[in-house]
Amino acid sequence: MAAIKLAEGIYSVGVFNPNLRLFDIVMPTEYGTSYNAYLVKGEKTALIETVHLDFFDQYLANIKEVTPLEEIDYLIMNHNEPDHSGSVAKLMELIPNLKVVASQAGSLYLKNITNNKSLAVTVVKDGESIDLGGKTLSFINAPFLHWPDSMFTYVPENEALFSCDFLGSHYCETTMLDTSILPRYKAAYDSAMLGYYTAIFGPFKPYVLKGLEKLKDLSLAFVATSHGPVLTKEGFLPEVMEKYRVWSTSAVRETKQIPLFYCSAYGNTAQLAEAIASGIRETLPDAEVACYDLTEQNMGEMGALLNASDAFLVGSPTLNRDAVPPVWMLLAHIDAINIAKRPAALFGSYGWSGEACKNLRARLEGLKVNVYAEDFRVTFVPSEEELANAKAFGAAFAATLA
Ligand SMILES: Cc1cc2nc3c(=O)[nH]c(=O)nc-3n(C[C@H](O)[C@H](O)[C@H](O)COP(=O)(O)O)c2cc1C
Repeated sequence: MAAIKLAEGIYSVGVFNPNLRLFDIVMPTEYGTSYNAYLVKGEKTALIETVHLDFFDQYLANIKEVTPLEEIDYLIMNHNEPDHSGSVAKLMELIPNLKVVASQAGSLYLKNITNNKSLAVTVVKDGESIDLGGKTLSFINAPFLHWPDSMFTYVPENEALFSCDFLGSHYCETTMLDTSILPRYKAAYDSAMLGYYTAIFGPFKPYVLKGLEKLKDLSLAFVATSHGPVLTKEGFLPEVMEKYRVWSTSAVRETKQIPLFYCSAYGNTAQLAEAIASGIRETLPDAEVACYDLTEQNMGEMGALLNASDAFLVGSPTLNRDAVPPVWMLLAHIDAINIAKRPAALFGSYGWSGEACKNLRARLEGLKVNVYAEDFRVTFVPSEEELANAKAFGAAFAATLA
């Protein structure tokens, strides 16, 4: 890859990784990715972000196509996740006088990322700017988009916004321009962009809306993100911003959603689930109450249902002194950032020691979920009386939600 001129005095100097199939251990990247970095040249020169350390040599070669290293004055770090900050220490060995610029939180993270406690970082606040001579770098705080340190950098002379991960995508487009994406690849881009939004910004919806609000009055010719193609005014930019707005605005729901998730080897916990559900339905007839056997379901979809619920219940038999793996897998999908105070209840059948509910409770309480005081447990096969009690348990739990 080579450097790409995006506008007068603005160059892309990042690198492509088209073969990446899994990002940060957890995110599938069907269309690869790019680690974007940019160079802004006025009388002085600023680099915007570095790249993943594995790609340092290519990054350096790209920069040198545009400018000699010794002419770079600033390194702007909009966000310090390792895929953007991984090469800071190495770059500073080559440019010792480089002025590193970050938010207050970013300045602290950078010291630990570079393991250089005396690293001098120029801290910029919301609304402050740096004059490069012919180009201005204006800084906009954008906390939790998607780390506490995040900020945007705006260059008014080009109406260019450097938004770091905001509006980005894991989609390797080697021209760096959204306008080069052929119509037949648009669906692929859309799915990559949605996947990226869901994984990175889904937990931070109120902050997404605040971020969009801050951009509302800016003239934007293009937004240079840190992954995927640059979004242009005539390309996908208006559409992607609108999608972020829609996806981040909570739908007003008429009915409560109360899913019950369970596993059951011999049908005992399953019977409890149905009985508890009938008790909930009796108390809250308008609520959407459905039982999901986790062994038959897509775990990602189950996690999404749980995260969108008004309250939820989890049932597991005890096998070998614990809840069973699919139930733990469900809890691994919890949106830990937004789940606090959500009402939940636990149930399950067991044979002799019955640890499942206790262990699940520990996990949920650790996430600050509001777990109903009692668990509903039976030994082995539930009797008619126990099923009636399960129904009453459901009704009592539902009464706390009314
Ligand atoms: C492999 C296996 C291990 C078990 N281990 C425990 C255990 O450690 N403690 C316990 O209380 N019950 C244990 N049980 C008993 C089950 O919890 C009990 O059969 C329960 O009713 C199963 O509920 P289900 O039909 O919903 O799966 C075990 C059962 C199996 C099959």
